[in-house]
Amino acid sequence: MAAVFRHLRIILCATKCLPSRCCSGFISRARYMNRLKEDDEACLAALQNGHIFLFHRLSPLLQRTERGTLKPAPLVTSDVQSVLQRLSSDGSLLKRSVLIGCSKQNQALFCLDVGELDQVAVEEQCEGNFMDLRKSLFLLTGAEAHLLAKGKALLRWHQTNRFCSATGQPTHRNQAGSQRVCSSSGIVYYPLMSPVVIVLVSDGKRCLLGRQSSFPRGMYSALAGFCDMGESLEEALCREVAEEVGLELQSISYSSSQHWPFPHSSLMLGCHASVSPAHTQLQVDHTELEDARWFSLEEVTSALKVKTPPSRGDPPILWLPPKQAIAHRLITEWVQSKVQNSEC
Ligand SMILES: NC(=O)c1ccc[n+]([C@@H]2O[C@H](COP(=O)([O-])OP(=O)(O)OC[C@H]3O[C@@H](n4cnc5c(N)ncnc54)[C@H](O)[C@@H]3O)[C@@H](O)[C@H]2O)c1
Ligand SMILES: [Mg+2]
Repeated sequence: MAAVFRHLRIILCATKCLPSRCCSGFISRARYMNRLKEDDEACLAALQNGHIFLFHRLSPLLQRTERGTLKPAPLVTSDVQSVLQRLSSDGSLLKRSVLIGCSKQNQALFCLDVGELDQVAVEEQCEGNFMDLRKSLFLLTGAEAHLLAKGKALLRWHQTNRFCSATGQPTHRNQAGSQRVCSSSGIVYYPLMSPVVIVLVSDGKRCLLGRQSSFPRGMYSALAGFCDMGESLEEALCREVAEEVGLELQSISYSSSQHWPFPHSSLMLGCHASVSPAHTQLQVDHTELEDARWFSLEEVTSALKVKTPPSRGDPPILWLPPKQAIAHRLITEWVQSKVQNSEC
């Protein structure tokens, strides 16, 4: 592996793309969130005056907007309390809410899974519908999509970590839901994410996109893969590209990262990479990818303009991942860099 890296140029430019923050509010919100994770009483008090995003068996409660998009229905805690009372649920359910954020108005934001209640009854009470996040994510705006993805990931983590893997005894959560502790051994468990690399490979003129057989019709995306234990970001990138398409990377530049809740919880680490124009012959591993191809700037530019996915019977067209996916960002960045270079 060391020999591979001797020739690999790595550019880290992580300071770009920082999320926008409004002056001092960001620091006070970050510190407030941290306090709520450490202080159960403060968190319970924040819950009483907070907003709650409801989920039913990990599907979020959403409302349709007039423009045909979706928005989550964040309810104030007193409204959720009334709904729970009307549906004869005991008050302890509310305390299972999990802290997911803090609004610009300093209100704590929580999520709560009401999967043990009747789904239709809750939907009627709350004037929304519980929808599969994978299908609805792309009709939500960035900030809301991020909160729901985080909520789903944390709720699933609590559902699957109710017992200590060392002792088999029950674990108990803190009020914020940021950790669980084994009642017998005291082992503390924190929510886990799997690091995943995702890379847009270019040969200078074209970019490389691949598809798995499970992808929607026509969709091609950047190459991605889970990091192995002990691997660095750049080692994982080189291995994944070598495994999936049989190419050796020449240079890597970091772009940005994204939390991704599917199928479990991943931290997607997004990079651009180049290969030598003299070595672009693909050897696709068909156990991993159904297909991988080089696409021209023109093909990718027109695909970015396609607004609706191709239906059955339509002529085959290239369909790219939606805006909420980091793959979309990598593809857009590549197109912008090509356009800028051609203007210079
Ligand atoms: N947000 C985006 O833009 C975007 C785009 C592409 C892929 N992704 C995500 O990236 C992830 C990884 O991509 P991939 O499927 O090509 O990975 P991959 O190429 O590593 O292949 C998946 C296989 O890796 C193995 N694996 C190793 N460690 C694993 C772990 N911790 N969890 C699950 N499986 C593990 C499993 O055998 C699995 O079948 C997927 O979950 C996918 O949803 C996100
Ligand atoms: Mg892969």
